[in-house]
Amino acid sequence: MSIRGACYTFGNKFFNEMKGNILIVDDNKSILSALDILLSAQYDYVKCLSSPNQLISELQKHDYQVVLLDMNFKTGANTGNEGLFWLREIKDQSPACSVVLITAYGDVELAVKALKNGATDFVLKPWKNAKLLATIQSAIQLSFSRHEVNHLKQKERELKREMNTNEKFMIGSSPELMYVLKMVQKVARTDTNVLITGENGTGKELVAREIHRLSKRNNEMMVSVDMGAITETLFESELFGHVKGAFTDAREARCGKFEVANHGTLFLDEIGNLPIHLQAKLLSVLQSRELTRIGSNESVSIDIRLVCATNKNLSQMVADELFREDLLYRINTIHIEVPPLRARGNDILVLADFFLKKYAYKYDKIMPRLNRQAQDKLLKYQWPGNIRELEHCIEKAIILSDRHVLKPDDFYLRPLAGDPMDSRSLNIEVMEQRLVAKALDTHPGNISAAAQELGITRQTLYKKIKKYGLS
Ligand SMILES: Nc1ncnc2c1ncn2[C@@H]1O[C@H](COP(=O)(O)OP(=O)(O)OP(=O)(O)O)[C@@H](O)[C@H]1O
Repeated sequence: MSIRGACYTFGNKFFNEMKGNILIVDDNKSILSALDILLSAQYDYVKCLSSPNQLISELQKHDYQVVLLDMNFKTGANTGNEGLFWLREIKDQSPACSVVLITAYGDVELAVKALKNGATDFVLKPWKNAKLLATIQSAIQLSFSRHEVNHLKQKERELKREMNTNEKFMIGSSPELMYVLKMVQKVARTDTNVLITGENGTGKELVAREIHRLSKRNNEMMVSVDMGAITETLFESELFGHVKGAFTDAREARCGKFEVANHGTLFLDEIGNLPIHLQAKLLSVLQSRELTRIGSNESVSIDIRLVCATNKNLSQMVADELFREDLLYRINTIHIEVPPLRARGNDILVLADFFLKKYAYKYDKIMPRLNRQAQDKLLKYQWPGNIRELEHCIEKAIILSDRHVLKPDDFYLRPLAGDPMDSRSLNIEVMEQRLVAKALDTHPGNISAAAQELGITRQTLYKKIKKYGLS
């Protein structure tokens, strides 16, 4: 008889095709041959052993879904201790294998003891064939399910390891970035909630990933949810999950992002885009650390580290009654501001170099270098789309240019509306007013950073704000 399952992998097609392999261990030869005839017709592979001595070596040779095990082997023995001993050995060797005991009438107490020790079921001698086949069928299904669960758990572990090792690292060495990374190192080991702010494309998500990577939760997942992309109707089911039949389309039960992130990190991106009436629902879960799936009345405890990000000024949104103050306090125990690329000085060239290497490799080209004028062009540009824009700009240059030295005309940088440097006015006061307004826009609510960028003191900046009626 051929054994189809000797090298199968459980999980999908082949496992679905399998009927199962059965090992029968009994010292009674007539029982063995009766079972062999009955079961060989139904299953892929049936092996009979008249003594348990080769049991473990047999399990090492083949995958069995079920072992049918007699409880007593020595003549006159009826304690079942031998059966219990071999049951433990089987569970040690093949934890997913189901053990069905063959017991004599009146051994019910022994059978119960065996069930407590990991047996799946028992059949009483003499058995009825239909009942025996039904018992074996359920035991096979249970064994397949255990294999499936083990396979999925292994896969999950691999995926988590893969995700955490394939992290992108933050490139740059400017004091501005170093300050951010120092903050990250300090907060990562704690479980405190972190709010990351900064313009689009500055690397907020990368900062969140770094916090997760350095945290003690790094064996688990960081789950990202784009709060700007989640529709209002799906908000609760996406975040908190639902039970089967909770609403028309809920054909299966589904766990929400909070549960998927359990014991790991939940990253709520674009938190400033969450409509105010949904903020209360989020706050309630964050406060109680418990959630209830839609359609269920059981609450589930959650243990997550929360990191949020936004490019909006949440304090201003609170003042405008667009964001709940209590939610803001809940999420911003630590606030990390990621500086825009234009404020990171030479990091522009370090990042440009990194992306030149990356895309030259990707498009199979020799890595070009930048001439002095091209470097100046990149350094002077304002980068409103920050690192994401720089990356796209370099990728485009690599694709379109065949030069070994890239010049300014290899980089198309969009003229910025309202850029003071593009102004046709040569009036110094008009220019100054625009520069001050731009610095205040770039660093909302941060007078020190705005003053530093303008190269003036805070006091001088306050005077200019007053003079030009800016706020
Ligand atoms: N310091 C860095 N080093 C290397 N790559 C970076 C760095 N910062 C950002 N990037 C890259 O720039 C892109 C944008 O980064 P990210 O998505 O983290 O920004 P973000 O601030 O979250 O953007 P958004 O506000 O649009 O969600 C990503 O491809 C990221 O890998």
